[in-house]
Amino acid sequence: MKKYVLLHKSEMAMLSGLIVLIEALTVYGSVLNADILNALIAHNFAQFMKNVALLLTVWLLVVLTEYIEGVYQEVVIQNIDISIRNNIAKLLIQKSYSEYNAKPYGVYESWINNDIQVINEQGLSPLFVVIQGAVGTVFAVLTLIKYHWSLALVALVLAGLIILLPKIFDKKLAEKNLKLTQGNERFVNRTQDVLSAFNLLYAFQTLHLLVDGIKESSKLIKTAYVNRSKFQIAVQVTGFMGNVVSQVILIGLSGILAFQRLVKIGTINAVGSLAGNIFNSLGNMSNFLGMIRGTRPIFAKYPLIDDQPADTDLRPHAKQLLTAPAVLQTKDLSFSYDAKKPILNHVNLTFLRNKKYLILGESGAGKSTLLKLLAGYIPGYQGQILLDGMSLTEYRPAEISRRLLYLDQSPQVLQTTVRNNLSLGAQFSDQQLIEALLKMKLIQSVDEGKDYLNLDIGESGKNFSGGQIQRLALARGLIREIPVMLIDEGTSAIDEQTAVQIEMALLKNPKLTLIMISHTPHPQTEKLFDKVIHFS
Ligand SMILES: Nc1ncnc2c1ncn2[C@@H]1O[C@H](COP(=O)(O)OP(=O)(O)OP(=O)(O)O)[C@@H](O)[C@H]1O
Repeated sequence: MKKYVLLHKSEMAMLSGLIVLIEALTVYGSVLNADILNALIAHNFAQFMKNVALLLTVWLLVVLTEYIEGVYQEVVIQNIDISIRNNIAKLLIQKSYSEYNAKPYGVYESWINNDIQVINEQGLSPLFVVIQGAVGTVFAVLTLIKYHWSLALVALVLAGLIILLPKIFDKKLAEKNLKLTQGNERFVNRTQDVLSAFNLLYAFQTLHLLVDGIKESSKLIKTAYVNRSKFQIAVQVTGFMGNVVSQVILIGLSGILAFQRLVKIGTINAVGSLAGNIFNSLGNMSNFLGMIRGTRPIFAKYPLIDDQPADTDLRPHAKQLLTAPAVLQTKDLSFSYDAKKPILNHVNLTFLRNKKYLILGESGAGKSTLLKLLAGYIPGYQGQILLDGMSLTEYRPAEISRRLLYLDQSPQVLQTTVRNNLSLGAQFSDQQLIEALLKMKLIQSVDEGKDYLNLDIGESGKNFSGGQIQRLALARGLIREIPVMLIDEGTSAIDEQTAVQIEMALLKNPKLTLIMISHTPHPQTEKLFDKVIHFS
């Protein structure tokens, strides 16, 4: 947390300034309390009224500053949250395809939602209370010195004890917080799973499984919350005990000093409220410090990273290789997800530049796995994969993506316009985009293009049909003129006539190396492939 707080040091300084003002005013209020009582004892009416008016003004100022500080605190918390989420996102984009997909999305969602909520409640908000408590204590102790040094000394010793005692619960609290964040990851994942299966459960009228899923995951998260609370409340109770005992000791001491005429009677009043100031906040402080320390395992999940320079330059040796006759080659390629079940066994294949390949084979034979391996998505294979004559392992992901494009069996879309879905942040003219839409038969004429580009495809592409989404994915590849396309069932959801037209367009492109998987090859296009590979 320290690093994130330092990133926002000027905002923190401003906030601390407001806190110092509040605490200075509060302590001044305690001094005025004593002065009011002393004026009363001295029968000085004018002084009494003056102090009452002053006390009222001080409290009004405290209320006003508290309001400003409260609102500004939320601004700072939200800004820190933005930095944490930004960092998590940067960490995620540094992951490889297989690393990212090794965890369900629910885990990442939990990081940016639940973890941030825990950080806010258990880390950042308590931090501000601790700052307030520390500043208040310093002011109060300095004021106590003014009355009698022994009051300040005893207050300091008791303060130390109150802060240190609850540390015995630290380890357990951090452990329980870690369990809670992991529990949250599972919770989001499980609830997301059943919520997204509504249509399936509706079709089979087994919607009670949705209720069961939510209930079951809620019970799991309940245990994690209760277990954490056991230790958090233990810390709170210890702090509270220290707080009340210390207040009584300090008031008792000021009474003894008053008996010995070392301080005025009104001082007891001031010491009472100063002791409240110190120990109320310290009692909370030990609790809050425990909470803050408990968030360490959450921050440890995503260390603060620097911005990575964009990976744009092709290495010189990689540039020269574009002329190799075999664009892709596997040599003795073997792979299994699970050691017990080999998927590919010593596969030797050569894909020549600008040729067209059709891969057929029964379901589960490993066709998609082969394409993912060729695209560099899956590591951990035996044998060799050569791209433009050089081992795939030598390339950076950005270099591979300039040479080949893998189009997934179920293409993904963003909840935005057709234009944004095609360009994905890159610069393309409307003319280029419209041409690609025409080639993929998404529009019939250039005139339709502009409106079509502005269409919103909806959440998960729900405003579009499966076939339209497949054609969008193909158009997205086409505009980039990537020389090699690995297409996994790219036309399976498109009507036969349109699918044949699209495949024809791809097959007739002389500058494209095409490797396409199909379950339902069309007789009209099958014969135009240079080679049909039967996978088993
Ligand atoms: N990420 C994964 N983790 C573990 N096993 C996997 C994974 N992906 C695929 N498999 C398994 O690997 C085998 C081959 O899957 P793959 O998707 O490559 O087959 P396919 O030939 O493309 O099948 P289909 O034609 O049905 O798409 C299957 O048995 C599948 O269960």
